[in-house]
Amino acid sequence: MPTPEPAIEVRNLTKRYGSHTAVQDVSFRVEAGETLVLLGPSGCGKTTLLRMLNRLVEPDSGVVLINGQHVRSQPPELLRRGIGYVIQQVGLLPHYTVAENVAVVPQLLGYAPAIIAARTAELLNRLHLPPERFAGQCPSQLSGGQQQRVGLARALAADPPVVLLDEPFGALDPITRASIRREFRELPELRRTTVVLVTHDVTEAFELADQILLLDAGRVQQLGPPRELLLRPANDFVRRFFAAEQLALQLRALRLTDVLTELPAADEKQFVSTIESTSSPLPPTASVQEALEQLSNTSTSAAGEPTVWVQLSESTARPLTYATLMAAFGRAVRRLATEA
Ligand SMILES: Nc1ncnc2c1ncn2[C@@H]1O[C@H](COP(=O)(O)OP(=O)(O)OP(=O)(O)O)[C@@H](O)[C@H]1O
Repeated sequence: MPTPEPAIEVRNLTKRYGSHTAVQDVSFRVEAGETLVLLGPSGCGKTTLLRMLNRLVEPDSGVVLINGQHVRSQPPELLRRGIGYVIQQVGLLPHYTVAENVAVVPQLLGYAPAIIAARTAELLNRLHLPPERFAGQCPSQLSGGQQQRVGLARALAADPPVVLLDEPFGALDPITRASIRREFRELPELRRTTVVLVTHDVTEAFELADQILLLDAGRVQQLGPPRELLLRPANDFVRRFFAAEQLALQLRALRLTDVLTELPAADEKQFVSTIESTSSPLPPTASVQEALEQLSNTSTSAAGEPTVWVQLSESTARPLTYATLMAAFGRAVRRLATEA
């Protein structure tokens, strides 16, 4: 069967500024509906790479295809109407209301006013900006976090198949940042939208990425799913990049399915019917981090130790304590790091 066409394909992109090479021979593919995160230290070329996708920067060599079409085959303005774009500075039009800002691209594309109004209201509601309060306000009346939400709504308003985000949550405090990130991740639009996102925040990358492209000095250091970079770093740079947050990232990256196989064989009698278990069982797709969070909120059981339950089948669940979970987690990390 032929593989489906990737939503974005980049081949051998290079960009130089004078004698400095900002991006060197970078290639990648992003499948439709996937999120690729461009990650790396300041000045490594993330923004330059992103801006070559919508022709805000023209490469010295290499090609970019979006849905199989060379981006150079379209005038930049037309190309950009079909690609959502969000930057850290938001860039809302100051004299337009929130609703007018969100409607900019749908209007350029000639959507009917009633459709634009409905779509604007839908997106503002979803991003927790009730239109009855916010639609008529100007950007200067909004907080930084609210402006970022309007920026996201604007980028998604015309339902573009591809959205590019450059540090979209960058200017926010950590709590607002985490909550907008959660809202963004849960937007139903994202399931059908292909996203390329620039960040230097490792946690953000792990929360949002299907694939991470880690850059250093304009070159790709590793490209793959987050857990692959974490568990099987391609070189010392990759290893060092994640070293400070290694454990926290592993706890988020590993699922209970990864650790279940590492648990000691158990007497079936220890399993209970899910109906009997005290708290709601975790699905096996839950992360180890989620299990730890539930454990820390669980009161001591009759057996004397906090226990959470992981669902094994429709009718059975297995108990996990801190000790069994962490021992199995340690073994799973070692196994995954050595698996081919
Ligand atoms: N217009 C330009 N003219 C000259 N040099 C540039 C230009 N734009 C970027 N550069 C240089 O190219 C390199 C990559 O810049 P880029 O903005 O892509 O990095 P970045 O990874 O996005 O950095 P940051 O995380 O700090 O935003 C840097 O050394 C930068 O100084």
